[in-house]
Amino acid sequence: MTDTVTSPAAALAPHPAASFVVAPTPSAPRVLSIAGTDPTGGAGIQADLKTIGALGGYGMAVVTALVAQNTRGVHSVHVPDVGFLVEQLDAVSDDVAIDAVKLGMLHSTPLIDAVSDWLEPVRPAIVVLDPVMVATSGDRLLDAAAEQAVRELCRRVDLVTPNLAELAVLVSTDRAHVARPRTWSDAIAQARHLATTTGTTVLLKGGHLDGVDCPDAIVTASAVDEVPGRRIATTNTHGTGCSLSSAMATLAAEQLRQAPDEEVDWVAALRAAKAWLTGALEHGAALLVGEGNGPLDHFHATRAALRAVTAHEDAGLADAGLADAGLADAERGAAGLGDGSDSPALAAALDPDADRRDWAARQWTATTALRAEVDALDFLVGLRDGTLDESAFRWYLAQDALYLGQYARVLARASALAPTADEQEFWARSAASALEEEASLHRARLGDDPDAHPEPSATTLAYVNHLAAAADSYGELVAALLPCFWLYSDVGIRLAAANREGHPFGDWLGAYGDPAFAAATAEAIAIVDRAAAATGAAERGRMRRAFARSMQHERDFFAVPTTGIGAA
Ligand SMILES: Nc1ncnc2c1ncn2[C@@H]1O[C@H](COP(=O)(O)OP(=O)(O)OP(=O)(O)O)[C@@H](O)[C@H]1O
Ligand SMILES: Cc1ncc(CO)c(N)n1
Repeated sequence: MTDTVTSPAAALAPHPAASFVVAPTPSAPRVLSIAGTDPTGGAGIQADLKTIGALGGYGMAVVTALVAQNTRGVHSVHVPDVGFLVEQLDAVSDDVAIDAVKLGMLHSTPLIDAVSDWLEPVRPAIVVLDPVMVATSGDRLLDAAAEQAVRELCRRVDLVTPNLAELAVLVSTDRAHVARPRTWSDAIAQARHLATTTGTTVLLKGGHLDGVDCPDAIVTASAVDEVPGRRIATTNTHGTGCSLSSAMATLAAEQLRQAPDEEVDWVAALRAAKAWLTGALEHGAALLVGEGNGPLDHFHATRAALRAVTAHEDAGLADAGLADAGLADAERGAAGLGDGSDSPALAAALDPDADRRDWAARQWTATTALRAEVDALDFLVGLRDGTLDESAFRWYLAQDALYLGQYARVLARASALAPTADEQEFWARSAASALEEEASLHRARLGDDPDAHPEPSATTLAYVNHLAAAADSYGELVAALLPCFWLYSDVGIRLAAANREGHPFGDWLGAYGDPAFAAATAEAIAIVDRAAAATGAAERGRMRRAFARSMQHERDFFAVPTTGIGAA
């Protein structure tokens, strides 16, 4: 439906006069990928369409080149006549409003020229250029003679996303060859040069650096905003560049869909893209696709949510307590079985013990989407990069102190219910540590400030009430307690990695990554696994719900200091 809005001048006119038409807002950003193909689905257009869909966009695709490739390498490339490329481009733009374009493999100068000529009149609001030159396998995807044409194209796009090798080519000239940057600071200097000479924003990618970190940065002529990331130990990296660039196009178009008059916030888009990409890298290997550098799992979060819904709807699992629990869709999404099969009912029939094994790890996987949300919260981003408002941090600390006091009581209750002396001792030690932590870190930072000792917020109360409500059953209680250990350890890895000399929250970040806390988390996971294996399907259902709900409370707890929602 189209809304017709009559202009004020027309309303005053004596006769029905001209009216103008306001285009309705689409339900999803319409994103076009112009790129080459990968029949194994990990890179190129196939990766772009999956990415756009996974991040909520409507994907479209114009093929520049057909590439016979797989996870091991490129066999051959077939490039249709450039006239046919133009026909494809026109077919889309003649009919469809395009919110964003992602440019990938452009192969050679005539294709680059055709795409540039087409972009000129169409003027999509967002154009992202992934200057694809070489595949992950090392095979060339761009004519050496076309490098100058790509350099010129950089000036006409909104964002360019080179890896380190591509960056060096882009800042080289026909006369002066620049070597691939070897360090992150050299890479930033080259990216700055590229941004300054082209006037375009550069997304600098650290995927090809060595080390445990995997940072990226948004670089303009005047600013460098680094987005830290952790390196995933995986060989499933085929198509990461394609996926990241189409993620950026989709997320930027979504920003404009929601706020058409605002500028695109590339740093926010990169944070969200990286949180998603990290999950996709973590889950790629489990797809078992190919023998070389396998693909990412673009739909890792969707799949976990789907499994949860399938499990919920399956009558055979109704006694797991999910069916009549009245869970909202999102909660069900976070509470999935995630057992590695397409049908949990089938898996249960083939292997009745399947739900007993690796129980905690499967709950962790099922909450992937929720955890990606946590990583991208303003509070955690601000804590990592040091921009968090000091008063929001103090508010958080005061609530955390209140939380820890109550949490310690619930840990003591787990100790009272524990079936073995070892577990009894573990929970008692954890209760004591929670109280020590409340005393030392919090009091040291909050001091005697009377404002620092407020009433518990609605969010804090909701979390501790949820824990207390689980206190009748050991399994349910330990499942509810686990996210506080595990999420803190996991988030803590990235917080500790962001620490640097002079960081405003340095003392706080330094407390993370404590090996003793990591060991306690591992012990809590083992205890929860034993409790799940020892009990029946009905209690495992309640444990699943208790774990997923605690994870949601964790998210809400980190969200309140900056959103203020649930702060009362
Ligand atoms: N092992 C890894 N762990 C985490 N993030 C990674 C890893 N490898 C790459 N990335 C991220 O993936 C994105 C793509 O970066 P990369 O530098 O690998 O691009 P690329 O070389 O163009 O990719 P491609 O492998 O598709 O050619 C960046 O956000 C980078 O930080
Ligand atoms: C079609 C295509 N584009 C980009 C890459 C880079 O990964 C690839 N391997 N294939």
